[in-house]
Amino acid sequence: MLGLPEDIRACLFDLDGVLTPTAKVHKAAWEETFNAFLRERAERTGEPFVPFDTGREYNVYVDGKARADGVRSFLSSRGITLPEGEPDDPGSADTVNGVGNRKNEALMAVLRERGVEPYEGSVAYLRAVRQAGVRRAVVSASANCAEVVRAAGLEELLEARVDGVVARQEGLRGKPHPDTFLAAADKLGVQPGEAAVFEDALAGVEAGRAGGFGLVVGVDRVGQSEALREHGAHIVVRDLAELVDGASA
Ligand SMILES: O=P(O)(O)OC[C@H]1O[C@@H](O)[C@H](O)[C@@H](O)[C@@H]1O
Repeated sequence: MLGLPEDIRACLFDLDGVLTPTAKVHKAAWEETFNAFLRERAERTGEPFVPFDTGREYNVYVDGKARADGVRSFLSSRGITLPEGEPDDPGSADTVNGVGNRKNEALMAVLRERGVEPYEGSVAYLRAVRQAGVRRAVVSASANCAEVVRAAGLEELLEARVDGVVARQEGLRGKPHPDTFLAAADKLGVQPGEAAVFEDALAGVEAGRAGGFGLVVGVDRVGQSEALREHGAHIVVRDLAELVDGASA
């Protein structure tokens, strides 16, 4: 039923790209921010400008990770190290926090302008899961998770939230570490083996596998089903609607 093994008692959903189409907005904000940073740096140093690759570089270094981890991870892949700076650094500061804050300003501008509509298939799945008496949490790297969940009208369908804000407060390591998923299972009172993880990011399915969860469902919205399997997904679907009838790809 619901594409889940019988002993699954809880579902742990990533947000951006699983419940809401906001993964695209994050990706575009990162592209704008990194390209402005790289272009300015190229002009200053005389090195060639190599734009941020929203395919491989986003999927491998940024997607699913906490904001500062994404900045560090991508820039270090380009041989660039920045000072950490302070959490309230302005977007103009060449620090890890400054670049992250610049990206957040770009993200918020688009979210405020366009609002957030959840994926229909995800809403249908959340309702079906609730109906079946299975517990539900959202587990996101994003510090904007609560706001996006509210804007998408998903609050009443979710019982617990472990996001970028909670991770910082509770000292939890971000994905690909399993800490945030384990904390969510704990909040719902289930063992990892009794919970299913739903993730569209490579770092996210890795976290699901690392935590020993009963099922790791890769959600492929961008044509990376093979990579999701290689990084730990037991099954891959294109939309959660496929699971409402028990089908899986
Ligand atoms: O910057 P935020 O909103 O805290 O989000 C952190 C990360 O959250 C993840 O859900 C996104 O996949 C990443 O692109 C994003 O960087």
